[in-house]
Parts: sequence; C-alpha cells; structure tokens
Amino acid sequence: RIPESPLQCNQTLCTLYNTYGRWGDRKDCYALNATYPTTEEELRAAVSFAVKHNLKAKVVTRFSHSMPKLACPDQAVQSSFFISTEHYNLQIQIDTANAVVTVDAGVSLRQLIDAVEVAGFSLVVSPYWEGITIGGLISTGAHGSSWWGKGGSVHDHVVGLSIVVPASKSEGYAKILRLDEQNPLFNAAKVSLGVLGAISKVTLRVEPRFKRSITYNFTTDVGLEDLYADHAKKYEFADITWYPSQHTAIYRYDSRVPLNTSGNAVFDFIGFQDNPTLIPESVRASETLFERTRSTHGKCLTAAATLAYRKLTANGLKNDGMFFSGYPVIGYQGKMQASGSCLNSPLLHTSCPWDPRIKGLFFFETTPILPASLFRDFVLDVKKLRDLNPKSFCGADNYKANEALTPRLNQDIWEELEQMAFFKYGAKPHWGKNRNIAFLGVDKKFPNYNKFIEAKQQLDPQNVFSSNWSDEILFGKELEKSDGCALEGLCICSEHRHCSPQNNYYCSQGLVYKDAWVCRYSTTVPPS
Ligand SMILES: Cc1cc2nc3c(=O)[nH]c(=O)nc-3n(C[C@H](O)[C@H](O)[C@H](O)COP(=O)(O)OP(=O)(O)OC[C@H]3O[C@@H](n4cnc5c(N)ncnc54)[C@H](O)[C@@H]3O)c2cc1C
Ligand SMILES: O=C1O[C@H]([C@@H](O)CO)C(O)=C1O
Repeated sequence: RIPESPLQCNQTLCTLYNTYGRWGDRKDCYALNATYPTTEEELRAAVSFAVKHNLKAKVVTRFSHSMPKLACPDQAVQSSFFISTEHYNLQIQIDTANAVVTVDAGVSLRQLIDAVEVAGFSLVVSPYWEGITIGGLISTGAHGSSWWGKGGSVHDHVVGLSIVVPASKSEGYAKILRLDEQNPLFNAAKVSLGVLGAISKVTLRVEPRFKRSITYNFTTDVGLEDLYADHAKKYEFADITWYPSQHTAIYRYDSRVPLNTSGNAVFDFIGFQDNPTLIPESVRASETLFERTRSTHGKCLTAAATLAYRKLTANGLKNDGMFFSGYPVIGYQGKMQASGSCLNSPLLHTSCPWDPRIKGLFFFETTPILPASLFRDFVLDVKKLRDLNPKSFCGADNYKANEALTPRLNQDIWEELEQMAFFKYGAKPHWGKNRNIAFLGVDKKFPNYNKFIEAKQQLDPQNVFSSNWSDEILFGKELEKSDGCALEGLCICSEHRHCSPQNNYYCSQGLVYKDAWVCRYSTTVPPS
C-alpha cells in the first residue's frame, strides 16, 4: 500500500503528520493551509507571500520522515502555512563533465539514485532508507555508513545549493541565494534544519558507477570495542549492528568492486520490505502482550527470533533480486545502499511496517553520534549495564506504547543508555531521529553553533521559518516537566510524578551511569 500523504488539508486547516502518524509529544501540528510549488520561481513566490503577510512558514515533504517536530509551525494556525515540496521534484540535471548532479529539493533519494545510475554514475553515500527528499535529508544531516573519503553524511558530498530566504520589500520579500563552499553561509545552509529558508536546488558530487560486495558476519560481540575501528578502515561501507541482549554483533564486510564484477543483487532491507501487513501486526500484537504481562522472557524470544530471521534472510540481501543464495552478495551501488520496497507496492494487503493505517509497529528512534575515540568506552559501559541483567535488554530499544503515559517494560535501561550517550559521552543528536531530551544542551555541543545562529538571524530576521518547536530543539531548552513526561522522552525525571507511580514506575538513579535519572519499576517506593 502506498503510504498516505503526511499533509492532510480540509477547508479550515492543514494537519502535518510524521510517517508514524503521531509526533513524539502525541500532539498534532496544524497550519492555515499549504502551497505546492513545482518550480523555483513558485517556491520563491511562496516565501515572498509569507514574508509580505508576516506569516510563519515551514517546508514540508511528501515523506515527513523526521521524528522531531522540526517541520511543525507555531500552533497559531491563522498565522502559519506549509510549503510542500511534494511536487517540486521535476528537475534532475547531470553534469557529466564535472561529475555533479543538481536536483530540485523535492526529488526523492530513489529518484536521484536511479537517474544517476542510468547515466553511468553512482551516489557514494546515502541513508539506508530511500523514502526521503534530498532537501529533507541534507537538512537533518542524514547519512549512510563510511569513514572513507568525505565520510558517510550526504551533506558532505554537496558542492552547491540554492536557498530561498526572506528579503526586503524592495527585493520582493524573498530572494534566491546561490551558495557553494566559497560562501561562509554554505555549511549553515546545508544542514539548515528547515530554519534558514527553503532550499530549492542541491548539487551533489557523483562518481563513475560501481558495484558493491556485501557479506554479513553474525558473530559474538566479544571484542567489539577493539574491532570497530579496523572494521571501518578496512571496508568502505562498513557497519555493525549490535544485539547486546543476544551477545551478537553483525559485521558488514562491504566494499566497492569494479563494474565488470558479476552480480546483479538487490538489498531489500528486511525492515523496509513490502511485507504482508499480517507480519508487523502479529509482531506488534506479541510485543504489546509481552508489555502488558511484563514478560521479559517473551521479549527475549522475540529478540532471538528477529535475529535468527535476519540471519536467515541476510538482512534482505537478494543475490538474484529475488532470494538470498550465499555470500558475497554483489550488485550495483544503486540497488545495494538504499531501499524501501514497502513504499511502492500497489497491493492492498502489504504496507510499510509502521504505516499508521494498520495495527503495525510503533516505535521511536534514539540516535547519538559519538566521537570515534570515545566509542570504545561507551561500548564497555553498555556491556557493564548489559551484564547486570542481559534479559532486560531484550526489545528495550524502541517500543512505543499506543496510548500516552504508558510505561514500558525495562524502559529504565533504555533511558540510562540514552542519557549515558548524550550526557556522559557528549554525543551529538541526529536531528532527524531522536526524542526531545536528546537535544538538551545541544547548543553547547558544536564549536560553530553561534555561527549557525548568526546565519539564522542574518537570513531570517523575522523568524518566518522558526517555531516554538524548532526553537526548543535548536536551543536545547529544558522543557516544562509534566506528569509522565519521562515516559515519552520529553524530560528527564526528577520526581516520581514524571514517571508513572500509579504503575509502580519511580524516578531512580542509573545502575552504571549514576548521573542518569530513569523510570524504574519497583514494588516498593524508593526515596524521591
Ligand atoms: C524508517 C526510517 C529510516 C531512516 N533511515 C535513516 C538512515 O539510514 N540514515 C539517516 O541518517 N536517517 C535516517 N532516517 C531519518 C531521515 O533520513 C531524516 O529524518 C530525513 O531528514 C527525512 O527526510 P524528509 O525528506 O522526510 O524530510 P522531513 O522530515 O519532511 O523534513 C526534515 C526537515 O527538513 C526541512 N526541509 C525539508 N525540505 C526542505 C527544503 N527543501 N528546504 C528547507 N527545509 C527543508 C523540514 O522543514 C524539516 O525541518 C530514517 C527515518 C525513518 C523514518
Ligand atoms: O530505521 C532505520 O533504519 C536505518 C538503519 O538502522 C538500517 O540498518 C536507520 O538509520 C534508521 O533510522
């Protein structure tokens, strides 16, 4: 089933959803109406209209795949509107002489990859998920996995960018800036979090088309903390998936190979496959049952089964495009990095596992970005917490309850890991995949942060593209603490009421990271 548009308008207002159907705070976000530019001039006219009428605007995309409410305008509906790039995806210009490609910001990652591959080029890095737009993915610093060359973040392969920003009346209230690495505003405009203006064009470097050879090694996680650096140095697209509760690490041995190497495989990542709705619905049903019955045993069975299935199906690698038949799996770059077959199925009984129209998966993501030098100590701390009670790690990562204020089994473990990463190890938060507490103090984590704020004040002095939501995330402000706020990652508990005393969840100290404050289940009330 093709996912529904995340932007639903009726005659009175427009509502923006994210891909999961509900934002982290479970509150909807609205605006007066939406405009759908198809050309750069129409995009400029949209920004000009907002500035002239002193409105708030947010650029939204056809996917809305970020989790933080960056794209949500202020809730004063009558003074905000959405600029959707859903139909701003017509231009893809490949400059073969200079090996660069320039695209409209609303072009999807899959559209771009297919266009450059057919022209004999490859995009070197990209996220694993293809259901995102080029404008949206660079705006949050989205990435693939590589320590080679310019690294795994897509915006580091961007060599030019045009952005529509507010302007004076004499300039027609909006103007287009053409930026490249010579311009001091370039870095801010690339990862602009949607708060500097409306990106219209993005120019990325591409390379002559190549193939990939991928082999997964499902093995023990012993020594992981001493192996990750060499792994990343040895394999251009290396990654590691770690299941602490199963004491298993999955090393991906992944390198480019020449175009004439035989193989026409497809990476149809298991988590994004176009599966019958029945599968995510039954997974969700068992997760919810184990949550309700507080069955750690059940959660661990699910974790073991998931791992076994990933091993059996090689994570979705298909040697002939249909089935997995053995390693190495070799295929074109355009088919081996990004996937998302659940986006394109016309069938009614299949969908993406998180499609809000089914009773499927509902989860949050926590994405800390640690300096490579600290990662070893972080892994050792995680192992220390795991060794205290390995079963408490089963499925503790990202289950999200359907109803608000519902505590989760062993959520204290996940909260301790989250706080350990962001506050003990100072990890930077991924702008597209975190809960609000991940952004606490974020303005002190980037040496050039004040330069970004200066760029914002220079380009958008009226804060047309800002909202209380994006300011909250941008300035890492401590949010007001309400009952149960810690259950949704909207605060760090400091009183029992921030957890769920009525369900025996009390604000307690971390077990390994003593400065963590987490909501732990206890049949006796700990001192507050
Ligand atoms: C299932 C899933 C898998 C994912 N996998 C990965 C992954 O492998 N790697 C990774 O790094 N991330 C991943 N993500 C996160 C995702 O890549 C980012 O959140 C990305 O920013 C979403 O892109 P989008 O086009 O949906 O933009 P949106 O989420 O709609 O917008 C993001 C921000 O960009 C702004 N924006 C969008 N377009 C423009 C424009 N033209 N001009 C100015 N501002 C604009 C919006 O206002 C908003 O502030 C995943 C997310 C999901 C849900
Ligand atoms: O949901 C996601 O899938 C990818 C990656 O985990 C796939 O291995 C990613 O970065 C997400 O946020």
